[in-house]
Amino acid sequence: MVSGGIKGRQLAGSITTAEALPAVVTAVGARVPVLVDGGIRTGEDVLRALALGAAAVLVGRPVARALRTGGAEGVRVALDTLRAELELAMALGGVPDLAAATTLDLRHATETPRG
Ligand SMILES: Cc1cc2nc3c(=O)[nH]c(=O)nc-3n(C[C@H](O)[C@H](O)[C@H](O)COP(=O)(O)O)c2cc1C
Repeated sequence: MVSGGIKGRQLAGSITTAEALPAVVTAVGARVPVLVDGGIRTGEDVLRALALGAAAVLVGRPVARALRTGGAEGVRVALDTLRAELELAMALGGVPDLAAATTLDLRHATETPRG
């Protein structure tokens, strides 16, 4: 039987990917591109990960949920929404392109749970 606080491979209360990311980026430097996998829910989450030094992000459950509820069209809408949110976050942050994301200091924000 699965108890309340356990979801998949991670315990509730573990640090978030955004919290873990800076130390990982510092440890590997430029030798390894760091991909963030877990907890990306909004375009702002994407920008935050890039600002903290990630090379890219991966998205799991939001895409799976969109597929379940809306099929292929649902996935398209979900990805379009993520892109629109990212573009809005870039505009709000004054970031002209993704390469400039590391100029942002978003360390103190928390990930935004959605769905
Ligand atoms: C239903 C489900 C099954 C998964 N199965 C595996 C698995 O077998 N092995 C694995 O390494 N990760 C597995 N994952 C984790 C995903 O590959 C991915 O790391 C995770 O969903 C990303 O986090 P996010 O869902 O918050 O975007 C699974 C995730 C879900 C939602």
